[in-house]
Amino acid sequence: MNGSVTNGAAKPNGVRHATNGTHARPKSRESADDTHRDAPAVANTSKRIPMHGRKESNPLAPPFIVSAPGKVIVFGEHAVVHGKAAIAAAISLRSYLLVTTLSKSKRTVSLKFTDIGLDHTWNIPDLPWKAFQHPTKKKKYYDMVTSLDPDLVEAMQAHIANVSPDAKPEARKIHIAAASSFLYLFLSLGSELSPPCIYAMRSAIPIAAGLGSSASISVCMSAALLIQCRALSGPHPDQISHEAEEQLERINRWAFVGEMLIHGTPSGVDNTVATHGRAVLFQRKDYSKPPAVKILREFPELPLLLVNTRQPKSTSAEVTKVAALRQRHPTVADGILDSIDAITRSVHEIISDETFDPQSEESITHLGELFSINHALLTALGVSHPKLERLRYLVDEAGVGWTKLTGAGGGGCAITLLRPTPSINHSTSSQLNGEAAHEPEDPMRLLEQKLLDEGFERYETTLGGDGVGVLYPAIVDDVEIHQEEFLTAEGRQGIEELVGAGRDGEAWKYWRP
Ligand SMILES: Nc1ncnc2c1ncn2[C@@H]1O[C@H](COP(=O)(O)OP(=O)(O)OP(=O)(O)O)[C@@H](O)[C@H]1O
Ligand SMILES: C[C@@](O)(CCO)CC(=O)[O-]
Repeated sequence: MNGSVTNGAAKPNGVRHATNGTHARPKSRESADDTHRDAPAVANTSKRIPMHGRKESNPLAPPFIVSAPGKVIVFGEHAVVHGKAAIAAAISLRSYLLVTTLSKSKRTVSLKFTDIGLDHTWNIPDLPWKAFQHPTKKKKYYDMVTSLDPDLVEAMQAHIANVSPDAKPEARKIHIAAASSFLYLFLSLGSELSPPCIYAMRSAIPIAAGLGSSASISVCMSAALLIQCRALSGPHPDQISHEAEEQLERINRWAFVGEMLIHGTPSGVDNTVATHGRAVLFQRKDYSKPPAVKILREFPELPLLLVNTRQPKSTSAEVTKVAALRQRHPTVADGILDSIDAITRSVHEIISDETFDPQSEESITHLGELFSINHALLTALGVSHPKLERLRYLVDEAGVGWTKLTGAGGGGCAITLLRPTPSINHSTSSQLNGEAAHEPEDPMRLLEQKLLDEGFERYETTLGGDGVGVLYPAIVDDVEIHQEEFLTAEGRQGIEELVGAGRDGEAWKYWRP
């Protein structure tokens, strides 16, 4: 197959990770816990040291990691914000949150979100606990919170105001979004007696590219804080289905709250797929009620190409744009949203049919046409971008498949459903250079080169893998994962190798209803 996205449900170990053990690791073994500051420095070595006989962290609260996937919206973005259906699938690019408990003498909570350059510490006793714990405001861990409490958001502001005061405005916006999301969840789920901790975040998901980075980090934060307040059971392999389902729903509800802090009025589809994994058919008609969610466990192995225009965008800005269009032209905009809904429903019907064959030219062409129509409708809503149009043009010209933007648009990523057999487009490549007698070149290879030349970035990923996962304690191959190593691991491969990503059934555990 020439595509770069395959279905993780069919290939559970589809996440790629380095197999050779030669990747050099940082040498620092300094513990985050100041009780260990006096421990003898470990000699200069690039090898990881087994845990046997060494006490590196508090055995009652060992460091642990939670992880959650990003997503692609296959059909229905934007329409889903307005009560229509969407189909989204988990991708194998994931975020990881390492939680390290400090000694009790410290009364601080720190965020080290190095991908975005955020490093901030609050004093736990100084935080606005009174506002969040007030009997009229206090939420239980099992509550369904469907909107932010403006009084609580206001009570946080003094503590958000001192986040990265010297950062450039664009970077500061990103820091404040992530810090607000964490702080609201911390204040809602924690208490003045919460343990002092460092929350270190790393993610392989590009930020603001339409791949659900904010939902993925919100799921990680929600799961970690719920674990810490002992509101979750499992995950364990023999957990009964409805119990596993309940834990996932708990995580999902608070992740939605985190998402609201980052981009205003999310539909909830991103955090739902980041929590549950696989693929979902999602619809939220009434924001005061839970959405209708159908987990699509048998999501077909679609041959997809995932490309980032590298044009940054803001989800909230794109969502606001569509809401404004709908206000100005209600009948026209609603017609477009209804058409997108019809596409999503028709796709769900097609892929649920037993006779659907993702290898068949006819089935893929039918689906592909719906990709193109959905993209055109999104363009009509005003959420495309010249770079997305250029990307679509290059793919059309190569004749390898059908393209649509994915996520909020305004830049970010596009997905192409690849033809089983690409059609040779004779208006391109060697013929244009008068070299028609030669063998036609592989159109996929030519396209890849063009994408590279024009600054687009292509991702290798699988579709439909696991949702939120836990590595408790943060030990892989008998070695505790160190905060310093985690924060400095290089790129996606470095992080995945360090945390043992994809080695399911060994250390990582998932709720699998
Ligand atoms: N690795 C990360 N570390 C810390 N914060 C992050 C990270 N990735 C994303 N974020 C937070 O999420 C925000 C990006 O959210 P946004 O909704 O704009 O993009 P997205 O979720 O990637 O795209 P989409 O919602 O279209 O799928 C950032 O501003 C930042 O606050
Ligand atoms: C644009 C949107 O539909 C998808 C963002 O990934 C917004 C949302 O559903 O929250």
